[in-house]
Amino acid sequence: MERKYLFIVNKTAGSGRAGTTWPTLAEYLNQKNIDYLIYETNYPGHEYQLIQNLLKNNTVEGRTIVVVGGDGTLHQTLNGLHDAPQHEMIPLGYIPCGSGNDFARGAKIAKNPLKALKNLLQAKKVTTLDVGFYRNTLQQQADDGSFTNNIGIGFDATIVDLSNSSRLKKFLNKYHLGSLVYVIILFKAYFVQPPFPVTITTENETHSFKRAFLVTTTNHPFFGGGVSIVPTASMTDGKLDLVLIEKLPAFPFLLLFILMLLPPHLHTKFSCVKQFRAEKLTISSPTKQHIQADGEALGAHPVELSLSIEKQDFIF
Ligand SMILES: Nc1ncnc2c1ncn2[C@@H]1O[C@H](COP(=O)(O)OP(=O)(O)OP(=O)(O)O)[C@@H](O)[C@H]1O
Repeated sequence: MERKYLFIVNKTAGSGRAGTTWPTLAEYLNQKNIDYLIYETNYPGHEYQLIQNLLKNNTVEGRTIVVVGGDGTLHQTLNGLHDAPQHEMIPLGYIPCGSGNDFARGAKIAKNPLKALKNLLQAKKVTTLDVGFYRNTLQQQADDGSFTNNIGIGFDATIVDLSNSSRLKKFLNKYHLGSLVYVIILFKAYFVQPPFPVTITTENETHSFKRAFLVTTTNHPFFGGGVSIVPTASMTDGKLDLVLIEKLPAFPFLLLFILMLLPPHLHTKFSCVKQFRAEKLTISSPTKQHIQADGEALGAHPVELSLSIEKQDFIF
């Protein structure tokens, strides 16, 4: 039986790349007489609401949901799916059109959107992968959700916060130059983010650190648009990988960052970089910290994050 599809398209993803790519994908779908519906997102977080409504009125029934956008679009869609009572492991497809595309790297989905679509249409089986689950219990109203890539407090979350509020980014986005501003934000975040105390607990151990700077838990090797933060992380091992980097002076931090970017990724050998691999983790800090998940801002507050693994079916 021919598969049917429901496309969630964020045309603004990748500084508009998804919008310019969609007509090519639609043309291919029409050529191949594929049965599909398309829903475009109109504002940040719209994917979440869309999915919830489409599930409620049974529009999704019998269709594979395919996300066209970046990691944030996938994140919002996955969370819309998970927060609906009847999600029942509906498989997700993903066509990478964002600026970072870390999930596509981690899951080895073709970078070229048309190639990724062709592979998806030909896929014979679903692939079950780990996704992370977080619960922040320190907030008045406990906040929870899923992440495909990573969840972080400290430096990376400050970068997300600064880039969301950056007027320069919004201006450059109009000219498809949004990613240029990331370099400026990276430098700014280094000076804005102070060191903070944090306690990490796994099934077997508890460790406290006084001067954490970046605390990121990842589901696969990549974060921040291709930075191989934990080269050995896997989306099928049922485990999460936490990396903690302590605050360093600017020059050593820059060197460490360069090591992170370049193979063989020797940053993990330094004593200021701590690693934990576990099925369950908690991260607590009494200080107010920005939190990011898959590049989406989750606000700023004291942290008591419980992390675990769930499974999600994908088609690609
Ligand atoms: N029409 C829209 N206008 C503005 N934002 C939108 C729209 N539709 C979806 N979004 C939001 O865009 C955000 C970023 O999407 P995504 O991460 O997929 O793209 P990206 O290009 O990787 O993003 P970024 O430029 O932030 O790296 C998500 O939070 C999503 O909810």
